[in-house]
Amino acid sequence: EKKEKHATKKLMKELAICKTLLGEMELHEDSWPFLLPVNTKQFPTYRKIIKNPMDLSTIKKRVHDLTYKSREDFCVDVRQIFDNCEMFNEDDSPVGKAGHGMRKFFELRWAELTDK
Ligand SMILES: Cc1ncccc1N[C@@H](C)c1ccc2c(c1)OCCO2
Repeated sequence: EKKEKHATKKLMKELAICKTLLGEMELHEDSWPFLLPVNTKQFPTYRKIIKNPMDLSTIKKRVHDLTYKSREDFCVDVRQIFDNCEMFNEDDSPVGKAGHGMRKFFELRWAELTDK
């Protein structure tokens, strides 16, 4: 059991990091394209091009539902948002630029929050 308690405590600490980072990303001025799932009626080709849609509201639900078993699982979904963005949007488009800005912000904070 002792090992189990450690694992749970570690996960709780990691989820706190995820919640902090999620909150900061939601407040970031470049987050507007990523707050909700892309509306596939508005962008009919999206589902054809993007195999794993992801957005901040979906991640928020997964954090709260304890879907993530580590901060790495969280990081995979966050990076999926930005990879999808690069796939679908031109780099010099408003959404493309927002995606690059958000990825930069996330990766810097992620590194800062990683135990040195
Ligand atoms: C991240 C992303 N990738 C591809 C397409 C859309 C989006 N985001 C949506 C919210 C979005 C982004 C920009 C918009 C918009 C909706 O609707 C109106 C015009 O501008």
